[in-house]
Amino acid sequence: MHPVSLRNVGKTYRLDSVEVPALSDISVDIRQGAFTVLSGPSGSGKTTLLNLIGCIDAPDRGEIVVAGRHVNAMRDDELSDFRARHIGFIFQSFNLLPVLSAYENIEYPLVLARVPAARRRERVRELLDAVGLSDRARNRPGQLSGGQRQRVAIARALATGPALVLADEPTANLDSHTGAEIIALMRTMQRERGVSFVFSSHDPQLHAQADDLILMRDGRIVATQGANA
Ligand SMILES: Nc1ncnc2c1ncn2[C@@H]1O[C@H](COP(=O)(O)OP(=O)(O)OP(=O)(O)O)[C@@H](O)[C@H]1O
Repeated sequence: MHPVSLRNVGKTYRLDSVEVPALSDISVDIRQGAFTVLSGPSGSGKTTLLNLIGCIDAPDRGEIVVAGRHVNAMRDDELSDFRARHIGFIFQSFNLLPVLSAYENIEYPLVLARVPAARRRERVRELLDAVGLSDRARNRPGQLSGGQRQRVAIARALATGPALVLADEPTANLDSHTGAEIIALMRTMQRERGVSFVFSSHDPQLHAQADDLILMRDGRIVATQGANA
């Protein structure tokens, strides 16, 4: 089973009376356990596509299946529950809660998922260790470097053990050396945990690492490389 399948998906934003077509007739399958990169010029629809796959936004047309579930048919409360259990998110601006420590940021999705305290402690320690930040557990995001913040974001995205992690330009705010370290870390997590990653990115370093590359232009998929080809 593919972790994500889209069939004839379309999305148009409406601003007052102006219609902005963002995605047209998108049909694609994301491979299980792969590193899939969405590439394309600014405005080509990458973020919109990630938001639809992540059930943050709904399509106007077409069908989206994530982890075997038809997400179009789900109610809002079902969707947020589904999202919390099955999908991890990593954003370019990290989106960590500034008043919480690294430890607490990683723990947060586990609290929302009502994981018992002892299990949370074990899980957060394991993840801090996996991303190399055991000695920074008490630091708040403002007391961490950009690369360290992105490591916290990766650990947080993996906290509930999702099958799918979505990342919007995860290396955009990092220098190339730190970006390469973050890509290597995500690669390790993907291999060790069998997680499927879908990224949007302009970063050639990330493109070079992709198992599957999906090239977008004007809201359409214009080419695929890798197993999707
Ligand atoms: N909330 C919104 N309301 C109206 N139009 C939007 C909205 N979000 C995106 N758009 C428009 O939809 C199109 C696709 O935007 P999207 O952000 O998905 O592109 P992108 O490929 O992620 O771009 P970038 O690489 O610059 O982040 C663009 O024309 C954009 O202006």
